[in-house]
Amino acid sequence: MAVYTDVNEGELGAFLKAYPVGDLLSYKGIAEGTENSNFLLHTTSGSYILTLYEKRVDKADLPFFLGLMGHLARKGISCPLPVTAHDGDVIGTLAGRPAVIITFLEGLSLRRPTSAHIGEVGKALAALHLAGADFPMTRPNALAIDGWRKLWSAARFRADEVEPGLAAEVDADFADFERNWPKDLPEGIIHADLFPDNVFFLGENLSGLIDFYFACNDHYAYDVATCLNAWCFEKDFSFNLTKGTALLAGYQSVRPLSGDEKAALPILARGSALRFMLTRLYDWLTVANGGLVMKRDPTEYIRRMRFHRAIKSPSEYGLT
Ligand SMILES: Nc1ncnc2c1ncn2[C@@H]1O[C@H](COP(=O)(O)OP(=O)(O)O)[C@@H](O)[C@H]1O
Ligand SMILES: N[C@@H](CCOP(=O)(O)O)C(=O)O
Repeated sequence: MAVYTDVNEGELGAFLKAYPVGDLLSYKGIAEGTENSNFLLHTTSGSYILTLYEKRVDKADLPFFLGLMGHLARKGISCPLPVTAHDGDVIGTLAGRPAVIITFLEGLSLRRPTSAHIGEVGKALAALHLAGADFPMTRPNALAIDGWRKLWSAARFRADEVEPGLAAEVDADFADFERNWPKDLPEGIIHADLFPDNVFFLGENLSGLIDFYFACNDHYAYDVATCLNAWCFEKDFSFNLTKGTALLAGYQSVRPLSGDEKAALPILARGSALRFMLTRLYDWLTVANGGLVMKRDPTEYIRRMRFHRAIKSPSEYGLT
């Protein structure tokens, strides 16, 4: 459930007067999502999404996230455009929270994407990387190795409750990553959370990308590795080579990967699997049920970490 802060009609109607969106006709909370409270608004000028930022988004990062969406939208990426208020501000305050209105994107996120859909995701990810290259702001990845270490320090002592032997397994991974994590790969703006719930389709066509609240500067190939994890594994945790091939071919049709990026895919995919395992594990162990964050199963990402550890060659992901 992703409406953590409620908003009443009177305060919303008054808030909207500051924006060029017309008058409120109706609104409702959106159940999907993890971090923030989202509402679908219908006004006399169309549909919008209202987001109230909850505790886990740092207000200081909002100009980066919102500026990036605007930049990408202006460069032809189908993503929400933040609406500027009459006074020139994008970020307002509603119900005691930082609040923003963004344009509504048509489309549905897919539960069972096909290889054809995943090929489109690869193309869109590469287009995002190219379009972000001249975005003037930067944001370091808060969930790179140092961030993982913080999460692990908080969760390690209870990790074996979730999976016996997990503490030793992850300790060994950290030792490996600290020695071997790639340093000199091409980097720029990455989405960093391009999971199926953040990509919309209309039929076979990709209609939009949402949720830029983990976007940051990091290796482009790390974003590709995250998509391999998020899109190319089946429910039984087997890797679907056809889907991997489609994702990588789609990506490379827009931005070819260098030899170094290809060679780094196994360690990047293992690191990305650890990153999502750790945020899930941290929430699993520390957030009360019914609390402010929707919990997701960390063991799904332990399976992926093990898969990547056994990879002998990046061709096993479907690189052609
Ligand atoms: N611009 C948009 N257009 C249409 N629906 C959106 C848009 N932004 C968000 N949504 C809806 O709100 C849900 C939650 O948004 P998301 O940004 O993923 O939230 P969170 O950051 O809390 O995870 C999405 O799954 C989608 O249903
Ligand atoms: N994609 C992450 C969780 C972040 O959720 P989102 O709703 O913000 O995309 C995961 O699967 O762990």
